[in-house]
Amino acid sequence: MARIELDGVTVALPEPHRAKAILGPVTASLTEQRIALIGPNGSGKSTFARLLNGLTQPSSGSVLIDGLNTRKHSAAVRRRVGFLFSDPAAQLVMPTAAEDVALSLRRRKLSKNERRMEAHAWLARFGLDHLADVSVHSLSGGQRQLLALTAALAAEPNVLIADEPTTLLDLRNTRRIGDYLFSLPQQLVIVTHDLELASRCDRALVIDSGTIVFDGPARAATDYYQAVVA
Ligand SMILES: Nc1ncnc2c1ncn2[C@@H]1O[C@H](COP(=O)(O)OP(=O)(O)OP(=O)(O)O)[C@@H](O)[C@H]1O
Repeated sequence: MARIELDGVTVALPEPHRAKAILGPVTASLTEQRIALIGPNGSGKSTFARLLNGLTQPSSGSVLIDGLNTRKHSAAVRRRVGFLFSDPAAQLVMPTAAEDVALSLRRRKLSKNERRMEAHAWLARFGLDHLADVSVHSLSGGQRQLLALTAALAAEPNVLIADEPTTLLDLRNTRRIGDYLFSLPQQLVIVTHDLELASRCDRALVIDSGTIVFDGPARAATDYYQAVVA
């Protein structure tokens, strides 16, 4: 597993409200395989998640992934830490499904044909191979979410950060994505309002008003959230 370390991290609002912190100060060491971030709307969960691959930079303090500072080693951190957005539109930038997955394979030394075959193999794992040449815009919300996950995993990150990955999915795909995420060998940090999903993790952090108000075994954390915070 990777070692994710946040030390005295704060995230301030942009100017002109800089004095107000959205998050922190947060100090935590995340080494378990599956960690959930739960808490009310606007509490800072996405901000926390985005810190972990350098999408958001701390205003003070530091975030280290296996000793690599997200500010100083941003490229190396992004290779290690994949990010799955709640809104797949933020992630899917190529015209077709196959091209989007192929984009994730760009760091591998593959011929054009090999890349295409590999992209199709990834799509097939998620039952999306029949949509390989379909425009991303004509996919359903759920199909786009599945495609975004496929593309994120095709880059073979050591850690996957998933920000509300099941919001657009129906019951069957929620179970499917959940089962798939929990079968991954990678470390997983998942932001979710789905307490069933959260309770399957090894550890959960309850975030409220920008601070960690509970940190412990997932079931205890979901109980705390329901009894004290919600
Ligand atoms: N660029 C920004 N400018 C102003 N406020 C911001 C900015 N980014 C985040 N915030 C505020 O910071 C707070 C935390 O936002 P964040 O998205 O991290 O919460 P969240 O816990 O993920 O919420 P949700 O569950 O609703 O997705 C919110 O009040 C949000 O409005």
